[in-house]
Amino acid sequence: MTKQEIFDSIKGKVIVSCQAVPGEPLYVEEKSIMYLMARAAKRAGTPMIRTSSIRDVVAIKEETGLPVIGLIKINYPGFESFITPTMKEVDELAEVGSDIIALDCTDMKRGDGKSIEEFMTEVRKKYPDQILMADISTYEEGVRAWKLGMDLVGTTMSGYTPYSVKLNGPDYELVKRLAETVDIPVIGEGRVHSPEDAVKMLEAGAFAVVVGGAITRPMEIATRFIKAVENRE
Ligand SMILES: CC(=O)N[C@H](C=O)[C@@H](O)[C@H](O)[C@H](O)COP(=O)(O)O
Repeated sequence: MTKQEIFDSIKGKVIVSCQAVPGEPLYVEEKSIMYLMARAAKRAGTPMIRTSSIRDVVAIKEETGLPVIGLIKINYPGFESFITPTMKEVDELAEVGSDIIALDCTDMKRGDGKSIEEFMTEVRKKYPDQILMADISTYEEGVRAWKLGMDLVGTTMSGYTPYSVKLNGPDYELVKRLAETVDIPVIGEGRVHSPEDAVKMLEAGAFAVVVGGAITRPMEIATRFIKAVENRE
């Protein structure tokens, strides 16, 4: 699919994030099962899946035939960035045909001595035609990613960098400010817990919304119920 076709297909829609990394209840060592989550999301009508790891990008594309936002979560010593932090992960994701590659474009520490500007520039140069999504945590990071040629910007990291605002719900304000400034799609992502939140993200100016845990992390969903009942008057 071309960039325009992908953008047309996701505009005003919910992209479902299907992720399970080691340590999470739905992570199965022998064989990923996240393609089943993606199957459910497809049947529900999502136009696109966001997922982590090579095996899940491959399995989910094969299962659903939908375009995929691929990322690799990895913790390197000396790095605070953990979403597609180096060219190695970008290469691997490109190799398996990730329709969009998501990468950390925050100011968090990088252990390779490169600034995030240098990294973004290198990736853009090596992959001029690859659709790139910048995962950011602040307005300034989003504007910079846009200026450095990223194709989409997502509020994924708001609340997950040491210096960004910590909210219980989505960062509508960040979506709004970015949407008023940049001329690339702003993806509203992070802590979208309900259908109402998803609608509010779009009303704030998001081009599309990514919903993860509220759909595909049963432990997170169960915990919310259990805590609500425990905390009743
Ligand atoms: C911060 C971080 O590592 N975010 C990850 C990025 O891909 C995922 O773990 C999230 O599930 C995704 O961003 C969707 O957000 P939520 O699950 O809150 O709907």
